[in-house]
Amino acid sequence: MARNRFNSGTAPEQELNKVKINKQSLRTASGLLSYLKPYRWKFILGLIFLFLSSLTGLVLPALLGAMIDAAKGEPKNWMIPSTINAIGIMAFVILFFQSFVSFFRIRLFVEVAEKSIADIRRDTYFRLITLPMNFFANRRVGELNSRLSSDLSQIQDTLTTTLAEMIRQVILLTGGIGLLVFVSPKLTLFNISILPILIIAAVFLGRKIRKISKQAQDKLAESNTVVEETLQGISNVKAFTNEAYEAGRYDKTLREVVKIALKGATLRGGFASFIIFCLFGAIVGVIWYGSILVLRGDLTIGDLTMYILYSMFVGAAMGTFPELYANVQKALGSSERVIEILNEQNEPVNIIASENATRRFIKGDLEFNKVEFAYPSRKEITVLQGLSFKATAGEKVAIVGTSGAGKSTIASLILRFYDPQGGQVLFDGEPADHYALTDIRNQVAIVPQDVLLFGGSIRENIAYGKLDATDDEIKAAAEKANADRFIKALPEGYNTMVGERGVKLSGGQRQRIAIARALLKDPAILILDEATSSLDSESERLVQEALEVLMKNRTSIIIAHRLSTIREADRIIVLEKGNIIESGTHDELMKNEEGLYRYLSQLQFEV
Ligand SMILES: Nc1ncnc2c1ncn2[C@@H]1O[C@H](COP(=O)(O)OP(=O)(O)OP(=O)(O)O)[C@@H](O)[C@H]1O
Repeated sequence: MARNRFNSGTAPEQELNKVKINKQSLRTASGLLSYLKPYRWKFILGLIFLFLSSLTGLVLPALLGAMIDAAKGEPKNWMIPSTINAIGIMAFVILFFQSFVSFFRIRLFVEVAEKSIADIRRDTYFRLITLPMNFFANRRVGELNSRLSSDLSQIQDTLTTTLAEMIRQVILLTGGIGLLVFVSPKLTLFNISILPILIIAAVFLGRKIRKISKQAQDKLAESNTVVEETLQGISNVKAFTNEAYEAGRYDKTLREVVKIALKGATLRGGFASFIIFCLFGAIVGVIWYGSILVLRGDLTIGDLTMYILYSMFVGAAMGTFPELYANVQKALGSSERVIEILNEQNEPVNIIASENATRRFIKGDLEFNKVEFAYPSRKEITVLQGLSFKATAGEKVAIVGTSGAGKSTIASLILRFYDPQGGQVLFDGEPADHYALTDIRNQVAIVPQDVLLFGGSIRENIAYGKLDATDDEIKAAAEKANADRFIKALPEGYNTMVGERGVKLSGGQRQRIAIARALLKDPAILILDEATSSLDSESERLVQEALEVLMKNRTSIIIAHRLSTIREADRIIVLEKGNIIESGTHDELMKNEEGLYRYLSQLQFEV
């Protein structure tokens, strides 16, 4: 492992922030200890085994020393047998015992860590997906994903290995030093005198090496960004015949990576040879001085052997501490980030599906009453400024307006992704907060602009609207959504896999699947966020037909981009900068010659 560290200048190790080990960070991390509780007996048993295996490790050098002295006919003390064979048998018994307890120690620690980490993962994931939308506004998906993967893996590593290793090394170190003093105080003093030089060199050079490693990693990340950008925009690169330019850009960063890595290698090389010199120097020194002590009759050969073995234990324990310490720091940092999610206030959605069933039914009246709203992440911009409108059950209300007017924001408020700062959203005349959040979301469906299909079969994707739907229900919904025909024509029909790794469906096909999904959900209120990119006329006809079926007998709020599709709406609301500037039927609005609706209609008509 040490070799790996010395030579791997630019190993793209996962960057996890470390934090200082102090009372505060330990207290934060201890929040996760409650996850160990269900497995505490196994954990304690593991600790006992760990303790036993470390202690038995310390006995072996004493036995080996005694064996050498026994060969010279110098028995040790009453605890150790005096014949070589008896000592040998005792050593094997102890070795066997150590292997036995080590096996159970590893097995128990891994079991406890795996199970408790799975519990933490489960809780963190559920907490994450039930956090309010605002939480996601300020964070990147990659960052959240890494909390579930790298951060939790780091904690897992600490629980399975680092913690055990730390306890083991502390026992070996303290026990080893105690025994060194016991065997020969003079040699121990001699040994300790070289420690300060080693520590100063290690701290000084170690810091410098870490700084350079960090620089090398950053540079490497920079060069990876070039690759990522180039591949993502590959069509642009090709269209501009800029392949040579991009290759040059990559080459430049690579050269810098190598330059920094070589600088690091010089330091590492120097550091490694210095440490090797000190290490072997110490061994030579100890044997040299030890031999003098043996010659003087101050030490037996067995004791010298014992001493050398114990000093190896102590040296190895010291060597592992920096890495163990860094691992604990990383684990504390990871715990902080995980606990941050676990402590966030989530939405009142239950992890048991049946608890989320609808309790209060909504008929379908929807009203916005002087709604004022600004996104919590951008408080300075009031998106809706005292907006009021009504849709009685079964009505079709279309919302039109320029880009950024606040149309999608209205949809988000209906779904209670956010709560308004002023005014009220009412369902059947009752304020939204009188209903359980799940009651509202269970009875409102949205067909979004860009339909996202999950990795799974078409059947599963449609059933997302009603998880317990039967095959017949799914098929009936697909038929009504004009989707049955194209699904059947696919090689595996309803079992065809879609999503990122599956078959690619066209925009119109995906929309019809979303419509089938919404049909299955059978909501009281429907939000249609019309696709901005226009479909070809046949696909548009199929989608439009399906939408007509879907809208029947329910309140529909249509966020319209193509005005041709909303002529039949009961009311059209024209929105500008969060205010309603016009409202009425298509015919009424067309009469207003100065109106925005008429202007927009004419624009689209002319295109
Ligand atoms: N999550 C968000 N956080 C902060 N501001 C937002 C957020 N979503 C939208 N906005 C801002 O709110 C305003 C209204 O946006 P909204 O998406 O509701 O407009 P829209 O009418 O639906 O536009 P478009 O037709 O382009 O989709 C815009 O100024 C937008 O920048």
